[in-house]
Amino acid sequence: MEARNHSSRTVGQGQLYVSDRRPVHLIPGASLNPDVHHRRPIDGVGSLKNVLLDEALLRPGHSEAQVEISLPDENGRFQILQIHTNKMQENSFLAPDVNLQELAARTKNYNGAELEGVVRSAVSRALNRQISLDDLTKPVDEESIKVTMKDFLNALQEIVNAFGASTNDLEHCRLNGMVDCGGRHEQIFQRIMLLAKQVMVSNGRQLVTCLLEGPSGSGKTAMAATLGIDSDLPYVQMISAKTMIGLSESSKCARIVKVFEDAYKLPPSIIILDDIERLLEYVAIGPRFSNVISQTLLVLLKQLPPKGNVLVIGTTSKVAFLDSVGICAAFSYTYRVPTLKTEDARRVLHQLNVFSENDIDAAAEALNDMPIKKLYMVVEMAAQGEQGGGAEAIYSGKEKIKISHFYKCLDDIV
Ligand SMILES: Nc1ncnc2c1ncn2[C@@H]1O[C@H](COP(=O)(O)OP(=O)(O)OP(=O)(O)O)[C@@H](O)[C@H]1O
Repeated sequence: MEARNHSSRTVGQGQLYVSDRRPVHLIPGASLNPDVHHRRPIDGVGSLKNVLLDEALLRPGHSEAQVEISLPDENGRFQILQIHTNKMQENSFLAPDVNLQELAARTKNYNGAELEGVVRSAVSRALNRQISLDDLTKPVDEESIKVTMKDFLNALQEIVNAFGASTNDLEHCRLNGMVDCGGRHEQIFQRIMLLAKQVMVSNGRQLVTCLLEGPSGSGKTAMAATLGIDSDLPYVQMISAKTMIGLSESSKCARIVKVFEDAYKLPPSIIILDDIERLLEYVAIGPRFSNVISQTLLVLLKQLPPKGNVLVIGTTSKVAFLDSVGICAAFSYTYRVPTLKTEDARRVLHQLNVFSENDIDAAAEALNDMPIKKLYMVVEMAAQGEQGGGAEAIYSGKEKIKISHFYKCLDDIV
């Protein structure tokens, strides 16, 4: 984006002034530099599109200053949403169920323009409800126009953020929500949360890397996604093999490098490298893997960001392989996400509330040493009942899973 010499606009609530001589480029990135030659105010937020500038525009001598604007944090998003809904609130167009704080939490990685888009989309949904397609001349009853929380949530599906993973993508990694899996899982979560805080407050350039390893289905991706959602770091990006199916090695490398470069521009940030062995195209026969992607990751995991702080969270269920190609050593911290022990399984079953009190201990005993994914699979299978179709009664609490049927399902799965 380019603010030409005679433009006069504002950046957020502050003012940015540019020289008469050369243009200033605005990029979604780090904070405003007050040392820019001051004269005329420019409106950054309105004109801020998610466009990364052509290198040619950034060459020395072309522009006098390059100003990078970071994505708003949760508080900033709340304020932006407030600004865009103020008038609606005053005129009672907002339904009482609209919770801007919740919306701010769900719009991680959204910039100001995208948040405005969400509000506009929600408003148009509310207006559409008032228009009768049978009689377009019918006057709209203004009193009954109400923008509801549902309108906002639907708008979030329509207006997706161009930078980083959306909260919806991250929520997709934990479709069952997050239940308490016991002290060992909690301890790992808290440790990485501390790393995220360290990245958030540190002033220097820091690359903090941690690897979550453990058996398949033990909840590594869900934990990494929850860290992305719950931490205060405004920019979260996820690199997973499922978004790169069919791409060549070089295209995959280019994508991975691009994510890191974007993260360097928007610090402090989190990059989740999900299922690293899948990213490396590992197969046990041979064994084979992509050395090009492996080398790319090694370089990125060891290189300090040019500025700001980045937290990289990797997940893998093939730690021995990653160790043999030197990727484990590139991570500063490694945590093992374990399977559930009997007491952890008991805790999870209590929360699911699908067994009678008398059967919980026996069911938990049978689930010892099982990854959470398998626990959910067996419980879901057993909840269907012997004849099928019983899940609704079980999950609504009207009935409980029969332990004998549960054992049969367990035999099928293990
Ligand atoms: N704490 C939790 N509460 C509820 N569900 C969970 C929890 N942790 C994980 N799950 C669920 O278990 C399933 C498997 O989790 P996840 O994909 O995170 O495992 P993983 O260790 O990354 O597996 P893989 O190594 O195969 O990728 C997912 O459906 C996820 O929603």
